[in-house]
Parts: sequence; structure tokens; C-alpha cells
Amino acid sequence: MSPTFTSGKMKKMYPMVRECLKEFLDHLEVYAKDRKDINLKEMHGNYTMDVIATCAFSTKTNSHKNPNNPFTTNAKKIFAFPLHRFLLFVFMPKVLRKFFGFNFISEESVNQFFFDITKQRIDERRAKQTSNKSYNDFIQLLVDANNNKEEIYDNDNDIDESHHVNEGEEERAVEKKTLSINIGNKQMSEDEMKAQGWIFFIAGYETTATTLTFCSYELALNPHIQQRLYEEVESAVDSNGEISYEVLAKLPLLDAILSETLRLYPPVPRLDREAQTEYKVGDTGLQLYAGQTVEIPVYAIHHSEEFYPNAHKFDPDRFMPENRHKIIPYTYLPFGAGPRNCIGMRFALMEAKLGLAQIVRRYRFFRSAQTAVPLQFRPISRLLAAKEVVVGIEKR
Ligand code: HEM
Repeated sequence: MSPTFTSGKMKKMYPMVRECLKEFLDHLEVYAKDRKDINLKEMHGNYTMDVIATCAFSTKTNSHKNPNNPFTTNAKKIFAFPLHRFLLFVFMPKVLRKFFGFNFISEESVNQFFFDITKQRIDERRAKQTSNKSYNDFIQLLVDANNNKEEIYDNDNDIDESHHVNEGEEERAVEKKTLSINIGNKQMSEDEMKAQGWIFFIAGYETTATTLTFCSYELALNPHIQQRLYEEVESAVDSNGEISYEVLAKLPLLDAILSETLRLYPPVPRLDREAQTEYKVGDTGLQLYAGQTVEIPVYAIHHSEEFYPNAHKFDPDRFMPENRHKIIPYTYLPFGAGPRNCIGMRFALMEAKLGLAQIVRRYRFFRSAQTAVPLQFRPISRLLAAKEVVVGIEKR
């Protein structure tokens, strides 16, 4: 169940994300008018929670104003679990999950809450299939995918974004074929559909919030880059102060800033693959055996001087169109690579770009007395997380 996030689908979800952003901006206003400090992880976490609740479950949360709504409180119970347990669940190969007994990461009542809400929405849609009302959320995509109504790919792709650095024509063709096979040959059971809703929530909330957090932090520390971004965004808004999906996807500096953030702070710092059969790795002399795990040290690759000179410097120019060709394929892996790469990549980038662009238009992040430099990281190996990320915010 992969080809959910085509550009066409993104465009349809765009207004829903924009709606969540309005609430976020209103909330930031309270802090910005008094030049207060903000806890970036909490603020961005509320935004990504609202987005995933709206786009995946058609549930309105407004976590900024109403932190006690049932969706948010249940979600917070999941995230109260140690982060490593999450990531173990989401990214651990199935066979290891079974071995360690990780079926679900949180208490049964919480799992049930999310299963019930997914089932309720699926039932509603099935009942309404005969009516003309159309939905653009993730649940609808699941229902369509199951009815083989889902479009596999659209022509309106955003190949110019930096995250396509690992994808050549050949790979996209392989990916397309793989995805078509999944959809064409397989009907999802209701349990699988419920599990998809659940995985989406877990995989999409934390990673995107973390990305926005590190990005805002770097902008606070690099006011000249923040100013360049402001100028780029200002030149792109229409007379209503809005940015269309197409324009947003193609802003080079915005794309470069997020790409450089994901290079310096990859939310998933290490990937795993498990060999299905015996395999010789090219002419390296390396031999893999069935069942063997291969670890890909994403964080170390992203911080290697060999691939990224001055690797510890935040330098978005590396990803500007005139320099991007210098990046060696497979040395930039924030979303993984190959047929099991992140299926939420386009969605995450759209959500993060829109949030960042509209925040920077109105407000300025700055380094305050509470801003930790350098950041202190939590000692977790599966997900990159800083202890506390605080910056000041003011109105432009
Ligand atoms: C900046 C945000 C995000 C980052 C950095 C990220 C990163 C990743 C990475 C590294 C993987 C493993 C890929 C591999 O092994 O090659 C992954 C898998 C996955 N991601 Fe994301 N992700 C993000 C946002 C999202 C969002 C928003 C969603 C859903 C709405 C999502 C859904 C998934 C799913 C379902 C998988 C499992 C795919 C599979 O096993 O086939 N992710 N993600």
C-alpha cells in the first residue's frame, strides 16, 4: 500500500494542512508579540499532530488550544513511551519484532482507540460510496486503493526537489513497477487497513516535528539564511498572502534549507535491511547470507568529510540547484532509498515547507539566553532527538 502521496493527492490535501497551519500561527502570535521563548518540539509537535489527525483520520484536534481532546490525549499516551520503543516498532525488521515480542508499542486501550477511529471512518466512507461527497484524506485513499481505484503515479511529479537526488529514471521505473504490483495484486484486509492508519500516525508525527524543530533552531542561529528565506517566500506569495502547492514545491532555498536540515539531523540516523537470499555485493568481495542484517549508518554518511566538506556546518547552498549535482547518489538518505523507502516523504516535505514558509513570513526566530549551543542529544540510537530545543520568536 504505497503510492498514496502522488502530487495530485498532495494538492487535494494541501487546503487541510493550510487550515491546521492557521491555528498554529495564531498560537505563535501570542509568543511572538512579547518576544518570548518557545519550546520548538512542543509547538511543531502540536502542528504535526493536528495535520496527521486531519489528513489521516478526518479528526479536528487543535492541539494548541485544546490539548485534552481524546485524539491528542491518546496520542500522547503512545508518545509517552520511550522513543526507542517506537522506532523499534516502526523500523525494526518484522522478524526481529516477532523475536522480541513487539506487537504494539502502547497499552491496549490506546491501540483500540486508533483502530476504532480508523474502522469508523472506513465504514462511513463505504456507506457513502454511492453519494457524491468526496473526501481527500488518507482513509479515503485506503478505501480507493482497496477498490483498485487509486492512481499509481501522476505525471505532475516534483522531480526537481532535492530528495530525488537518489532517484534516476531506472529507479523510478522499478519503483513504479513495484508499487503497481502491490496495488494490482493485493486486496487489503480490514485489519491491514487499520494497521496502515496506525503506522501512518506513528511514522509521520514525530519525524516531521523533529525536522521542523532542528530547522527552526538552525534558522535562529543563522539569521542571514533566515533573511534569505524570508525574501524568497515573500516573492512567492500571491495577493492573499498564500502560496500555491506548485510554487511551494519549487522554491529552491526552502527546499535546500530542509534538505540540509535532514542531512545534519536525519531523524532516522540508521537504517536496516535484511538479506532474503545469499548475495554477493558487486566486486567488493562481501558475501551476504539469507537472514543477515545490514546496517546503513545514515548519520555517519551525512557527517562524512569525504562526501560533505565542512560536514558539521549548516550550509543549505550544498542543495541549491547549481550545487546539487555534486552530491553522490546514496550519500543522502534521510528518507531511505529503494522500494522500501519512506512513503510519506512528499507529504512530510509539503507539510514542513508550508509550515516553515508561513512562519518565516510573519515571525523571526532568534537565539535567546535559553538556546542551547551546541545542542544536547538524547542517548537513543534509533531516532535523533535533542534534550530541549528553545529559541526566541518575534514579529517581523
Ligand atoms: C521528515 C519526515 C520523515 C522522515 C525523515 C521519514 C523517514 C523515514 C525513513 C528513514 C524510513 C525507512 C526507509 C528505509 O528503510 O529505506 C521511513 C519509512 C516510513 N515512513 Fe517516513 N519519514 C518521514 C515522514 C513520514 C510521514 C509524514 C509519513 C506518513 C504520513 C511516513 C510514513 C512512513 C511509512 C509508512 C514508512 C514505512 C515504509 C515501508 O516500510 O515500506 N513518514 N520514513
